[in-house]
Amino acid sequence: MTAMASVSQVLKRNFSSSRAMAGAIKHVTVIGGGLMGSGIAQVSAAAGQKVCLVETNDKLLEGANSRIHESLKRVAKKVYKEKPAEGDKFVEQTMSRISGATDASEAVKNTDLVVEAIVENMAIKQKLFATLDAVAPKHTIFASNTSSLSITEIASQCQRKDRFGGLHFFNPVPVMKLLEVVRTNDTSDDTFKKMMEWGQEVGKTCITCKDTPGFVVNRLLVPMLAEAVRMLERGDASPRDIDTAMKLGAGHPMGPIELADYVGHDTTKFILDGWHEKMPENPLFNPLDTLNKLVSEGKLGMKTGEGFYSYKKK
Ligand SMILES: CC(=O)CC(=O)SCCNC(=O)CCNC(=O)[C@H](O)C(C)(C)COP(=O)(O)OP(=O)(O)OC[C@H]1O[C@@H](n2cnc3c(N)ncnc32)[C@H](O)[C@@H]1OP(=O)(O)O
Ligand SMILES: NC(=O)C1=CN([C@@H]2O[C@H](COP(=O)(O)OP(=O)(O)OC[C@H]3O[C@@H](n4cnc5c(N)ncnc54)[C@H](O)[C@@H]3O)[C@@H](O)[C@H]2O)C=CC1
Repeated sequence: MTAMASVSQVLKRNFSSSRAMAGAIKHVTVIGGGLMGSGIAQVSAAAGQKVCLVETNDKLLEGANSRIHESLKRVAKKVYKEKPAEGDKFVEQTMSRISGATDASEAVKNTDLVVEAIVENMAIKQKLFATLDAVAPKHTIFASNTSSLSITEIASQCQRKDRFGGLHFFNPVPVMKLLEVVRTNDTSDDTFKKMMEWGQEVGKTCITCKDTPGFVVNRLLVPMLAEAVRMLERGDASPRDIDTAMKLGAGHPMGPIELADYVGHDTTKFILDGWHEKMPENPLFNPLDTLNKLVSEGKLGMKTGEGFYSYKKK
């Protein structure tokens, strides 16, 4: 099966039929409309959920909306290839299920699930959830999309520790099939069941894991990305050759240098720095000079138009 065929298949499976919404969660609030939050809002709305997307200002909300719109058009082009009018309808109906807000406390007052996808910073996430805990309905489940932080710590300032878990999506959200459903020691059986049901409803294959650093995928993936950058720093091979090697020699859809650009160097730096601080004895998490330099220069990867490679239109 080609990479292209599998992308088409997953888009078809996730978006072509309007699946019945049997689960308890019908309204979701997504906080943060960046790379991940806009994707999470998109797949939720495409599955029939009512979605409120929260950003810090109207301009960022507009940006998130147009990213979702563009992505939905790509999905429609693939899934409704033979029926463009149905594709247009799918885009329009999905967009109509998404509303925007800049006040998170107001937005969560009538929601079943909050999925947080803001900056990878413990103190900021804790503060956000503590604020929302005081105003959200009792039944509302809180979840973080964190890449690397402890869900238990993020939840530590909330009362609803039994209604708190991790919902870790992968980039690009509309295409990647996996959702890691993270259960802490405090997550109740009922909350866990509802998170698993919701994940399946939004079209993902769910795996479950404990609340350990990087869960399953990132604990394996991030050290590999860091090793690829160290290889580059030693001058062992060029970025292109490292990427070609892993694509053709290990069957990865993207090489590690391309993938680091795709994930964003700010995110990878937050992950590595956080793990290094907690586990300084593990050399896999040592800081990377090259990454620090790219971040200080604002070259965060594909999202800013430049990282290891340039993505600027010539
Ligand atoms: C850091 C963390 O916490 C966790 C993480 O996310 S780690 C990162 C995980 N992600 C990965 O590892 C991604 C690895 N890369 C891939 O799987 C693939 O390269 C890819 C799916 C991203 C792109 O697939 P590709 O075949 O190489 O390239 P491309 O031709 O651009 O895309 C193929 C199709 O995918 C779909 N697609 C890709 N991105 C899309 C998006 N954002 N929205 C909608 N559709 C999209 C489209 O159907 C596209 O076809 P069109 O360009 O004709 O619209
Ligand atoms: N980039 C990736 O590949 C992946 C990232 N993640 C995780 O998802 C989270 C978000 O990452 P990205 O989407 O990449 O970041 P991003 O930088 O693209 O988006 C974050 C967005 O959150 C907004 N924001 C910040 N504080 C906010 C607040 N208090 N209220 C509302 N919005 C706020 C910002 O304006 C920004 O648009 C992080 O925890 C990250 O670790 C998880 C999986 C993959």
